[in-house]
Amino acid sequence: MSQTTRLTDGRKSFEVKKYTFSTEVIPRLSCHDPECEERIENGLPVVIPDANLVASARHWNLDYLHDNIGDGKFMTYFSNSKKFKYYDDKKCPNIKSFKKPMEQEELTFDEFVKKINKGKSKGQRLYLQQTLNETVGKNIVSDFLGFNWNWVTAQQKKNSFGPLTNNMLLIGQEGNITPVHYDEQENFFAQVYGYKRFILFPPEEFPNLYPHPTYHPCDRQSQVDFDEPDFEKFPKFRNASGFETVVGPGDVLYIPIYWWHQVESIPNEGHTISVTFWYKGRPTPEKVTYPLNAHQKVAMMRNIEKMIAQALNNPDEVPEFMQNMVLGRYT
Ligand SMILES: C[C@@H](CC(=O)O)C(=O)C(=O)O
Ligand SMILES: [Zn+2]
Repeated sequence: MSQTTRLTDGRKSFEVKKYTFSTEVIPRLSCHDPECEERIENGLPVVIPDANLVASARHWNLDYLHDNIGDGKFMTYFSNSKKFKYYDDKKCPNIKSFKKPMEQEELTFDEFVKKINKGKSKGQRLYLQQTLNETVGKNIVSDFLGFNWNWVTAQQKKNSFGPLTNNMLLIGQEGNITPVHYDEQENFFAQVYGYKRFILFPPEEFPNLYPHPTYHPCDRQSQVDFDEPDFEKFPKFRNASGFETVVGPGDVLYIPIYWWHQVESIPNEGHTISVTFWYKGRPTPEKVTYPLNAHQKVAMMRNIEKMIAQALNNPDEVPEFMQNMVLGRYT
């Protein structure tokens, strides 16, 4: 087995795979600690063990969800490896050679549980990722209403986050990995059951993580495979340096907008249940202050790429256009 390192969630310690980059530990601070508030205000990640955000779901496990979640459909991803690299179906036509890294299918919860057991035999992994909606049973509705909305809504207001867009239920098998990517939303990530390793990188690390182009199905996802990094193709990945932690039941991790994250359901620690609280970002400031910060520059790069792709009206022309514009001219 490759080299390992030890990580803790503040209660248990875990042996996890050691990657090529260095990391610092993400601070774990009480929601009553002014420094915790400061970190959220300054767009810095923090683990909050006592927000009780999803305390009303502390009894959730597969059996309870199976008996109470109702007969709605749940988007489920299937992968023949441990990786579940997200892709946007709508962008697949832009890259003719694109091979989907995983399959997806909408299942009832009963079908999901049955397939998990069957999948084990076929070496296939499953990852349920579904926005909680009105199809859930009344007990789940009551648990949902029991979330600590006072705390999380107070955070939304005092940090001028935009509207809540989505509470996604995530149920993963032990060892499942969501490869490193960034989202364009603020996220209070609530861990309900089991243990997840989070590796985070600030937006400043964009040059070291080589995201796919914006018109690619894997927009926002890094091209670098942490297990076998291609340092020829992605030389700056050698400079990558991040933060990491393990979240356990009851923990909330604040993942600031544009921060890269890789998420791993810790091997041999059973399945994981999580709920996300995604919020639109802060409104663009009336008066732009300089120098621009890293995430403003990422937003700029995204807008420029989108504009060029739209103007050329042919994804195949974008690489040469961008290379002609930059290579040998901006050194
Ligand atoms: C889906 C989740 C990753 C995971 O929990 O596997 C994530 O990327 C996020 O909450 O932004
Ligand atoms: Zn994400």
